[in-house]
Amino acid sequence: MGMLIDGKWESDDDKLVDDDGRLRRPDSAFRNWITADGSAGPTGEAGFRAEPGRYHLYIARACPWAHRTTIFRELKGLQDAIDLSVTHWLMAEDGWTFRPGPGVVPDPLHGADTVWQLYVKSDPRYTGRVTVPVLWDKQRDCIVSNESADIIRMFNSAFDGVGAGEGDYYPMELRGEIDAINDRVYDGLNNGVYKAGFAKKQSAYDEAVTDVFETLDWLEQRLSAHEWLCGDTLTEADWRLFTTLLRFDPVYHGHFKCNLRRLVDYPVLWDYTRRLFAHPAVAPTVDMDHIKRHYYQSHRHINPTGIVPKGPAMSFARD
Ligand SMILES: N[C@@H](CCC(=O)N[C@@H](CS)C(=O)NCC(=O)O)C(=O)O
Repeated sequence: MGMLIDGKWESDDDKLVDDDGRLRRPDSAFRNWITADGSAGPTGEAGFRAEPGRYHLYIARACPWAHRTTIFRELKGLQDAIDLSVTHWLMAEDGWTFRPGPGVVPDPLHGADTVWQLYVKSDPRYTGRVTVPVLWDKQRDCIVSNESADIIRMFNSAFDGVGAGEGDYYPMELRGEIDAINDRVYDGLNNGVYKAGFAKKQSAYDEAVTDVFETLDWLEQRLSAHEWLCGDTLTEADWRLFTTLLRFDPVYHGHFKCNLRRLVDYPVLWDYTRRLFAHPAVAPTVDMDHIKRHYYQSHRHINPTGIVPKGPAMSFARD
């Protein structure tokens, strides 16, 4: 891993873990919003009107946060309106790159070799982490946003007047409930598995892994009464949960030591995951090879040999 300091790339060790051994995930730096009329969104500047062909999305197939954005691009039929580049699965001393490999889609706009070059192009003095996803504005030649939670909300509604498909995954009447579920799922599970996996002290790991399984137990309970997290309506909250559940047994159970139970040991959650997996928006976005190789080969501090396990033998397809 590495980071940019005043526009210069520094391959450092992991600086995200505090003295108490706990992972601290920094806030995303680019928080502008694409809106239907180009007015400012909840954060950042105005001037990013929804126009087909104007924006480009950079993602890694391995990354659960980037994965949400590709699911929303499919859900809303934005594949032709917003082009996609896909990084190499390996995140090593240059961070995310576009080096050739199966499933890699290079940067057609600048021919960038690395994602950090995109950050410097947008902000030559940038200091901070270089993360995916990145949503790029071709017109202003800058990053609109590098926060997946915001990007999925833009995709959900900003392009509705210019050709996006049906569907509202953040309906007005459910927003309070969705936000509350997201908060709990983010802290206990989406980020919880990372807190467990990247902990450098036993106490930090113990705390995180306990939260992970308390959150899964709570979800199992909640979903036994309803089809989706908010009852009969499939929402953003389900999609944000899905990308973590998909990675749970193949990666988080082994690599991040979240091994009290497996996803398949939760009958309700397992069935729910497979129902979401069967949604037509999902198949084009999943690359399990990128997912497994990324985690096991990139995080050498927790898997020094870089060996990628063969298992688990499991199928998300419903019989
Ligand atoms: N809050 C961001 C987090 C994105 C994120 O942390 N992405 C990871 C990949 S899974 C990354 O690019 N990490 C690189 C780094 O921290 O150096 C979002 O949801 O968009």
